[in-house]
Amino acid sequence: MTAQQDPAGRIARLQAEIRRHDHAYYVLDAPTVPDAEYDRLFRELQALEAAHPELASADSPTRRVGGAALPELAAVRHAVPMLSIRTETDTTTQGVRNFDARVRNALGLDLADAPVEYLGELKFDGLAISLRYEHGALVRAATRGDGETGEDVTHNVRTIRQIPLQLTGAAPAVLEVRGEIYMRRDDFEALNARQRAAAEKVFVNPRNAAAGAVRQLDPRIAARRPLSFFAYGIGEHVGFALPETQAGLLECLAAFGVPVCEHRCVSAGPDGLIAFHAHIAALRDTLPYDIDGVVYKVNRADLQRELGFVTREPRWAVAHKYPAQEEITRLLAIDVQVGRTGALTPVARLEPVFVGGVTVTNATLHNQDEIDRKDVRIGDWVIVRRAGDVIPEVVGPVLERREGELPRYDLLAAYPSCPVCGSHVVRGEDEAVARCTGGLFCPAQRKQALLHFAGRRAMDIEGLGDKLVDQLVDAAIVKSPVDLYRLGLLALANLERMGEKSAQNLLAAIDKSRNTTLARFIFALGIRNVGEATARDLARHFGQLDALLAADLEALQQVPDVGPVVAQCIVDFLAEPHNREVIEQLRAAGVRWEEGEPAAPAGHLLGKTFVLTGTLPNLSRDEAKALIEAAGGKVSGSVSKKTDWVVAGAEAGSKLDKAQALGVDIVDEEGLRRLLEQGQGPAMDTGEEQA
Ligand SMILES: NC(=O)c1ccc[n+]([C@@H]2O[C@H](COP(=O)([O-])OP(=O)(O)OC[C@H]3O[C@@H](n4cnc5c(N)ncnc54)[C@H](O)[C@@H]3O)[C@@H](O)[C@H]2O)c1
Ligand SMILES: [Zn+2]
Repeated sequence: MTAQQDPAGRIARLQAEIRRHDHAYYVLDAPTVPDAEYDRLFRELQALEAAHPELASADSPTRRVGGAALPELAAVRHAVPMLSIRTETDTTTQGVRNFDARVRNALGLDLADAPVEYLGELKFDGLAISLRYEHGALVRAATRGDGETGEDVTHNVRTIRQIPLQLTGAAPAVLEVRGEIYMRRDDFEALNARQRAAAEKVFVNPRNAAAGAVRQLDPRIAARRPLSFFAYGIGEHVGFALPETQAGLLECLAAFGVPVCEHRCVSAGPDGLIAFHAHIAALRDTLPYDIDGVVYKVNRADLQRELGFVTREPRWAVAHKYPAQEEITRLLAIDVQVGRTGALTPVARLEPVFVGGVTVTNATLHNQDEIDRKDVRIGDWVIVRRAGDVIPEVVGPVLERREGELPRYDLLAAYPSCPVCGSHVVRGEDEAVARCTGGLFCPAQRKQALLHFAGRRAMDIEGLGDKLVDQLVDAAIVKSPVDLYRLGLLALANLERMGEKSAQNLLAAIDKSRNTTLARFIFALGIRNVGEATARDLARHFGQLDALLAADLEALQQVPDVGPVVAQCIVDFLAEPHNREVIEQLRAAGVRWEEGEPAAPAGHLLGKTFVLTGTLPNLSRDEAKALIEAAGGKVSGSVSKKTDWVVAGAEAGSKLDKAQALGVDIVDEEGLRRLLEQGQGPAMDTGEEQA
């Protein structure tokens, strides 16, 4: 049945749903739908109740402020209630005029009277707080709660540096400062980055992160959450000379040393407010914190008193909102973008949705871990957030709207090969990111690969920098490094800012780079995790490129300093036929070096694997490692059955436990020295073949 056929039923369902959302939002600080969706339900209920006054119950959520208090926090009764603010539903400029008309009407003014003076302020998206100062000292901080009774959160609020524990100047006997605790967007991003790194819960938006922090039981947790504060009003006061206007009140609060936002405007009549709304709209993305609108207030305190309030909101103030920064929409598919370094970033393809002032069709999902953590699945209804200049993001699914069973998303299964170049995609064991392995070949990585290839420490092609690479790639003159060696004057002649002289210089530099070393060549390939030093080790160890090309995981790990992760990266790179092709083409194009003899296997500990753990009495980690490698041994980061010895020092941790569990031999520094000395003749105990 529709709302028209059964308004009572619809009202009951809306009330129940809104109560559920109120609980999630106000009590748990974990809303399950975006504010915009909540506001739609709320407005529908308001309209139905207005049309059917006989059905509007006194306990409807439309008549109440906020939510219940947490029982773990002590209750604080507000001597002056903390109210909500009416939201102007007409978001055109007409809304402002309607407000002005209501105010003038209530004050009994007519056209002949002077315009009413208003103050425009920002509507901060945080959590309302009442700070009680007695003789200048902060004695209590309380949340709004249901408006009459809030929660005592003094222990947490004391940890917020922006909130003074002591007011400056001559303070009144009692002054309750009211305002908003919020979290800056950059602080929020940093907090979430820390949470992600620690594999802990990620917050959906700054408001909920701030509210959750303030309503913590443990002040140490609150202290680690970066919170900020703006004052915008007062509650109870004793011995305080009340300023005549709202603007004067803000100045007075600022003089007490309390943070007050600089963005505000005084306007005679509504016109200035309309301009203020537009001005702040243009500024909104650049503000360091979230706002959901602006607030217009009657400026004169005596007129505010005269106007008073209705149920849950003052008659002298109204909120004029901006487009929501969070909206709900459908996740249609997940595409991937391949970045300059080959990283595959999953991107949500969305049913177009208007959010943060623009229509959004794509939003980032970061990586597979993030998708798992949020449990986002294709077909879900999701919350999309676009705030400030940050790229739109999928905050999470609206689980209560999931229809039936949807399969979990698996990026590697969806993209076994790169959507740009078709090379295979791998994801390292401890890595969040999946990558295309077609480094030399992949168009998405082309510019990066070429720049690296031409770099001073690689092929050292003088003059081939950022801008030129951009030009060459954009004009499709150069696709892979091989194309560099096929360049002629003709191709370069069409490039902007490229005279004949510089073209000749470039060609000469490219030609010169043909004569190189194996180490430079290996480094130039841009294999992930193969830096200059590793390239040198590889060149020294294998001596010849073909030996490197033929090496398997095991053989690669014989190279000093090459562990399983680096070895795997090399194997992945060489397993991609596209990369091998480019290497062959480069050789065919005349890139050459002097091939050497493979380094003779050396040292009596050849093929032996060590793991170091704890602090040794005399040797540093690096020293111990160097000694082991000099004797032909290898040092690995983790203990496995293949480990020959674990060298344990003081405060050895889980590696020692694991060694014991696997029955791996354990030695101390002294034992290590004995092992190292075994190869050196006379001092040995089992030295027969040495003789
Ligand atoms: N997503 C959900 O499930 C859910 C549930 C409940 C409520 N909500 C959201 O909460 C809001 C409604 O709650 P509300 O009753 O607190 O109203 P409100 O947040 O829209 O307005 C009142 C509040 O505005 C704040 N404020 C910010 N700047 C101010 C200023 N300059 N002057 C005065 N006050 C200022 C104060 O904290 C005040 O309590 C809506 O935005 C709604 O979408 C969302
Ligand atoms: Zn690719």
